[in-house]
Amino acid sequence: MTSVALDTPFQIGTVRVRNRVVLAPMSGVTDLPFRQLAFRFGAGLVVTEMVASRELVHNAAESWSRLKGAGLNPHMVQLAGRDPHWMAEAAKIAEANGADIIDINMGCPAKKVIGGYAGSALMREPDHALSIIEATVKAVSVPVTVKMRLGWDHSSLNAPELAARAESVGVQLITVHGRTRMQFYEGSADWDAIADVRNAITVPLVANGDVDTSDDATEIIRRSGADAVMVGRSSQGRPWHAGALAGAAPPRREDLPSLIVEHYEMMLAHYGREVGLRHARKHLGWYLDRHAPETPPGLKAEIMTTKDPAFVTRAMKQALGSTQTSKREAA
Ligand SMILES: Cc1cc2nc3c(=O)[nH]c(=O)nc-3n(C[C@H](O)[C@H](O)[C@H](O)COP(=O)(O)O)c2cc1C
Repeated sequence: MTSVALDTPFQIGTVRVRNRVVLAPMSGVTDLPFRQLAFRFGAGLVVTEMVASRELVHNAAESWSRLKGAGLNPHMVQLAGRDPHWMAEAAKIAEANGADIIDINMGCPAKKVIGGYAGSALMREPDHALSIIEATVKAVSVPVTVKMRLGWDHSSLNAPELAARAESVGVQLITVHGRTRMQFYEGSADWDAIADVRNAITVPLVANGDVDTSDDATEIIRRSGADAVMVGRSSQGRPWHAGALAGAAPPRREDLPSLIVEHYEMMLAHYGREVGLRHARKHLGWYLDRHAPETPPGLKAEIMTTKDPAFVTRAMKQALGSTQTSKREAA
């Protein structure tokens, strides 16, 4: 299989994507501030956290907050749900509010999502999944894409068949996470199995699962024959990582303290102070784990739990400035 260069553009229908590294949708992580930073540092494409379709139509504040995409071009919104009507209505709302691409979640293994028979549960009901996809495609004029796993379990690896059927009703890109639903996040992603989807479709394919380094990114593309790579967990604590994999310069080590404080302030502004403090905790923890692992546990706990933004700003700058890892590359 021939491989593509990650720093070259590609098309999703009429939408141009500037390179081939995509930041994965991650609920609780890829909110607007995180996506804005990832895009600023060179990610080709960023995707919202999944937006519950029915809740969006019924005006749930959290769904509307997840829909935001200021400054992102293209702006890709992921919808979840099991009812074709609500999915179509939600897709119309997303398009009217600036979405350039609508992605359908058929990969999430979480019980909360599959309990409502959405996410990866839809892979067990391909006919129903198709009716959701068709309704969504018909509802909007922007490209519709689908993100799925290899199948429900190893006895039902139906991603190639579902992807081909999705393409036949107008889907313009497929993303595959190389695990089954029953694997959750266990074991390792099967990059070779994604190639079976490559052989079943002609629209662009994005390969996903366990990509950390540049070598991983090159290898998943080579083994799967995909057009682009999607990275999720390896971006935690470094929103610039997708861009770096695509060849953009990561921030310099000496710029990290002010960048991280900027991210913190963006979160407080996006959510409001009280909710923002709560959302910021995990990011602060990831930053410290990755870039200042020598931080004393007591100070880390204090940074993550204090309600005083001024203290966080001071303490983060101090922890990142004085760490032993200062010789390490930020990326
Ligand atoms: C915290 C977390 C939240 C996630 N939320 C979503 C989501 O909202 N929609 C979705 O399609 N996948 C979601 N995923 C799955 C990721 O998009 C991705 O498929 C998975 O993490 C594998 O890629 P990785 O190994 O690069 O992390 C989530 C994963 C994590 C770890």
